[in-house]
Amino acid sequence: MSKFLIRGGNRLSGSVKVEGAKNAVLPILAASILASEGTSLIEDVPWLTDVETISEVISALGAEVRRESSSTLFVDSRNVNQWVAQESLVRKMRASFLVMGPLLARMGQARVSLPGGCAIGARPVDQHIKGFQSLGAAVEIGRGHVEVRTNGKRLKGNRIYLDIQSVGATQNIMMAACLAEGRTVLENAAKEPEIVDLANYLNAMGANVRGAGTDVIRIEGVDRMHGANHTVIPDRIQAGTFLLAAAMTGGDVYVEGAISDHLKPILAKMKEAGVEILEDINGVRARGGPGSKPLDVKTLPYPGFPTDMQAQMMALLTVLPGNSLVTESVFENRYMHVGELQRMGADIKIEGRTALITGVPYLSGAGVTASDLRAGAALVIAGLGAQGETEVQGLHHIDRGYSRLEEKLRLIGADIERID
Ligand SMILES: CC(=O)N[C@H]1[C@@H](OP(=O)(O)OP(=O)(O)OC[C@H]2O[C@@H](n3ccc(=O)[nH]c3=O)[C@H](O)[C@@H]2O)O[C@H](CO)[C@@H](O)[C@@H]1O
Ligand SMILES: C=C(OP(=O)(O)O)C(=O)O
Repeated sequence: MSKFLIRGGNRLSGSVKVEGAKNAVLPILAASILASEGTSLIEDVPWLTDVETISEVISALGAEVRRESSSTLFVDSRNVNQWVAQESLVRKMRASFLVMGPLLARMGQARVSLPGGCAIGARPVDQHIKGFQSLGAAVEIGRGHVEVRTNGKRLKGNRIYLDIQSVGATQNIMMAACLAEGRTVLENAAKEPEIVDLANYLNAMGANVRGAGTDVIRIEGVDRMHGANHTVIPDRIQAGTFLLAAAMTGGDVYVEGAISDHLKPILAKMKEAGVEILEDINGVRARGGPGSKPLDVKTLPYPGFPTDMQAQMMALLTVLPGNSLVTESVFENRYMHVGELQRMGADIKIEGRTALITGVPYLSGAGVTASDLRAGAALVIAGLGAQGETEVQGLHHIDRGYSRLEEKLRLIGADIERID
């Protein structure tokens, strides 16, 4: 089992380049199977285990996926001929469920294992299923999987209202509707930048999707789609993680490629705490820190504060003077990092979905374990700011969303190594 060994206290400084967004590239690779003609070149693909998994999922369905360079993937989906996603792969990564919409649209049927819950919550897929049914698919749930089929007919556009602004359901339904007959209107849709990125790729493939980024998305079905070239947007969560790491160490770090517009809720909170934030068109810089004012943070769908930054923000709050409040309103169980931060000396009390964090003068290094991806990122941030040595276990979670994180952090002055 590998672990990170972090000797805390180094001030981070310099420039770090943000990679393409994991949460954009996963649905984009799922969408690539809608192309019955031509091939796709996807640029700025991060080197992550999740990307490998989705590549394996679509390869097993008949697509050809090839790395053209360290950040470019070639995808040829013309020969996709399977409609059952491989269970062992789907169980490895929840986002594999995103192949259901495109498979249903392209093959007229699809079977994908129920992804189940994970360390952050139960994560049902009822909204995805409601969407497929509204488009005319018959749905069968049993033996741990969901099977959808059109019974020889084409999907039919419809008006669909999501009960929850679900990112995955918005993407899955949007992809299925691309090849449906007529117009689909998706209301109360999620508005994340990754949804806009997916819509841009779909449109480049010949789809007709309008309104992505607002809560009403209109999709006019087309008869066929083709491969297209696309560059993935920068990862706002990764960018936010580097900015918070800089603040935690009182450093000065420029995150090259970060889009400040996508980071608004994170930057607003960092400024409120007293961290200096400088934005330009090529990136964002965080200087000074960790800040001097406690914060009240509530996670919400975009453009609210992202749940995927909650744990990392909490790491910073542990050393801000006064009482900070965090309310996790997106996932019911996303506080697994709290116990680990407490082991490092943090003063945190949980009451239902709210955490009360009373700032301590400093954290102390300890042996801690990542329970999920962002919990892992939070522990790395905490370790970078802590006095003494921190060992972080559970790196397979971190590797899902940050490629070679230790190398990037070392380049900006962190004392961190991976020990196998
Ligand atoms: C690969 C990817 O992009 N993952 C992101 C995506 O996950 P994901 O797409 O799974 O998250 P959703 O937006 O769907 O989930 C939001 C909330 O809605 C609930 N829900 C969702 C679907 C459904 O059918 N029924 C239902 O009740 C979930 O349990 C959760 O409480 O958005 C989350 C919220 O920003 C992020 O934390 C994840 O990093
Ligand atoms: C929760 C996350 O991802 P996933 O939806 O793939 O579990 C995340 O990126 O923080």
